[in-house]
Amino acid sequence: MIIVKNLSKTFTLHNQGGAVIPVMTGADLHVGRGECVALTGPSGAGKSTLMRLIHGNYLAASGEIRVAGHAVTGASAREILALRRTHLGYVSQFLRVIPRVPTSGVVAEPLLRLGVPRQTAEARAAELLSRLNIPERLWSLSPTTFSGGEQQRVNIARGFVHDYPVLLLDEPTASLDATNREVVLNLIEEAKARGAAILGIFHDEAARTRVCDRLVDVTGFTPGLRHDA
Ligand SMILES: Nc1ncnc2c1ncn2[C@@H]1O[C@H](COP(=O)(O)OP(=O)(O)OP(=O)(O)O)[C@@H](O)[C@H]1O
Repeated sequence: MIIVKNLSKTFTLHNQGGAVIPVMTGADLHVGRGECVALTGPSGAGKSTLMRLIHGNYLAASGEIRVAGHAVTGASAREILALRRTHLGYVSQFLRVIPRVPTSGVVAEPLLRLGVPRQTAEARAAELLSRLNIPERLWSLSPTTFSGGEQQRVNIARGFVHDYPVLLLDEPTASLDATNREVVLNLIEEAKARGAAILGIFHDEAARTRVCDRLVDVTGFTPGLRHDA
């Protein structure tokens, strides 16, 4: 479901004389249906960069990325957006929303964009918001003023509202209490059981051990840190 082959990434620092910084080389990765893989490695090794490459935010210097049979490398912006609508979910650490859209609308939006009837989309959003213990009195408010943990739970509800075949999770349990952490781990296990391929960054080691089938250390793809470099 996620295939990464011989991927390289460089950053060009335009404000520093156009210096070209290689940050990833020869990255290979495969995540199959129903599998959860964790990216590991020290800070700065390239975990977020690899996630952003797969999400189509960053352009690769060379190599190939395929998600659910669709090419990400070489895809147009329109193709990337279509892939994100239907196949590729992403739960980032921070919620980014349009001001004044109520929480229920923020969570239901991925389904509405797919043409799911409003009533069905809102019912599914309500189910997730309840599971994630967001009090009903907050559903009609914009999440912009919510606490960090509340915003993260809204983000998780939004990321799980559609049954994406592929999910990218960036520290999904980072600012959660034990009860909500358990809900998120259950959501991940349910997504795996329906066949989703999941790639994540989990600094929460116990969470990682429980839901992840394999670890991939990105140090193996970091120029200068590779064993063969
Ligand atoms: N937009 C950018 N421009 C230039 N360099 C960048 C950019 N984004 C990341 N880098 C560099 O790429 C390398 C990998 O960064 P990345 O954020 O992927 O690491 P990480 O493993 O996710 O770290 P952490 O665990 O601290 O989040 C770092 O050396 C970083 O400085």
